[in-house]
Amino acid sequence: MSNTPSESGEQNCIVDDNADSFDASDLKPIKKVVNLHEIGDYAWTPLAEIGNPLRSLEYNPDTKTLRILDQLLLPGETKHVEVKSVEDGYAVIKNMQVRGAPLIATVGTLSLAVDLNQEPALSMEYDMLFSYIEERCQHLLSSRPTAINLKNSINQIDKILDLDLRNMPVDPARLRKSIQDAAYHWYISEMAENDLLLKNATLCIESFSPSSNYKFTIMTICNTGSLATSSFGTALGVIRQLHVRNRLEKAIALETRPYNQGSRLTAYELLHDKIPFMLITDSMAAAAMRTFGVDAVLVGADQIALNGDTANKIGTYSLAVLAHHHKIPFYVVAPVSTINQRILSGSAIKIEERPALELITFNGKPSAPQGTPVWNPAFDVTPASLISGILTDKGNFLPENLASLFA
Ligand SMILES: CSC[C@@H](O)[C@@H](O)C(=O)COP(=O)(O)O
Repeated sequence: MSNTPSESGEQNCIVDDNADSFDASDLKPIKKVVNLHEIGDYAWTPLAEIGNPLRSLEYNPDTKTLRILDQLLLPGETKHVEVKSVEDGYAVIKNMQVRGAPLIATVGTLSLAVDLNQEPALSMEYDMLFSYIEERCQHLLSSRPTAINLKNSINQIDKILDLDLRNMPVDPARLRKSIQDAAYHWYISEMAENDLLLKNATLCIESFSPSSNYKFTIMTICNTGSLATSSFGTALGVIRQLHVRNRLEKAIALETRPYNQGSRLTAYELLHDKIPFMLITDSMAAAAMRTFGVDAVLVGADQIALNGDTANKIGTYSLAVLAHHHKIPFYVVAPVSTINQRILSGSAIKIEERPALELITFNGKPSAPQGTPVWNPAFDVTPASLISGILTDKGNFLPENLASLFA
């Protein structure tokens, strides 16, 4: 795989004077992206035409009923939980029965659609309903603050609230329907966006191939697949695509301590789809890079700042440092809905801290003495300087060019 720096793209970087920037003075990072128009002829079959992903949720737009697959019980048990209100939506997100930034947004937004189909919302007058929706949205936003997709989906709801306020006569039934339609639209749009994302990202990675039948070894962290989205996934979606295109040697999945999304969920998905892979602990990443000839590291994202700094599962930053040391390209694969247009750098990203119990217990049993002081951030921020490219549904970007998407 070629590691040569790219010439592509004009710099359109927003400078943040307050940025808590990574000292890149001695870094010569691999920076390289290729876009579809640079690739020429290619064959592409959407995954939706080939197979069914694991279903992280089921939503019926007629009855406004929502069920989620309880990810806390995987891989041992497959059980669905009904989400009947925003309160239920908040709970399944907060306690991580659903997780992954795109899925959090979809479940949160759909829980509002469900909520509006029953009391007390059904019999509210317009003003009261309006305030109720605003309050419910704020509540949802407090569930998992780093996953920006939820904020971006709630922004869509806010736009509808603004628009509806200008309509006369005020009509609570119309307002409810507009919000429910928007939530459903958010949900179904993800599949189309996901295909564009996977096409951009997979063909970009494939274009670095030294030969037309080269097979890639890809390292990844956390779970970024069907269980983190309502589609085929982001980084794991690319791995899935490479596999169906016969271009994957194997995936190397990190266990992802302390919540083990890699061992519980990614291993489950990869086995389900019969994709060749190997599970390692997070502490084995450097040794695995040295041993197995990793071609690229692909990760998802929970929030990307305009300068390309990226928050993702804790451990991602370490992986980027290791990738840099081993001269392995490091890509973020994420839909545009994971970008926070309002922040210039990663220093502005709010990092969620999880309860200590998640770190000092394993499978419900103590793994450290009770009372052990811990620090348990759910995410870290990888500086843009360590990122080779950000691959999205709207094209592939060098981190420093990401802001051009919104220019
Ligand atoms: C497509 S998922 C992208 C990210 O949300 C994923 O990498 C991740 O960090 C998930 O963290 P989680 O704490 O399991 O919600």
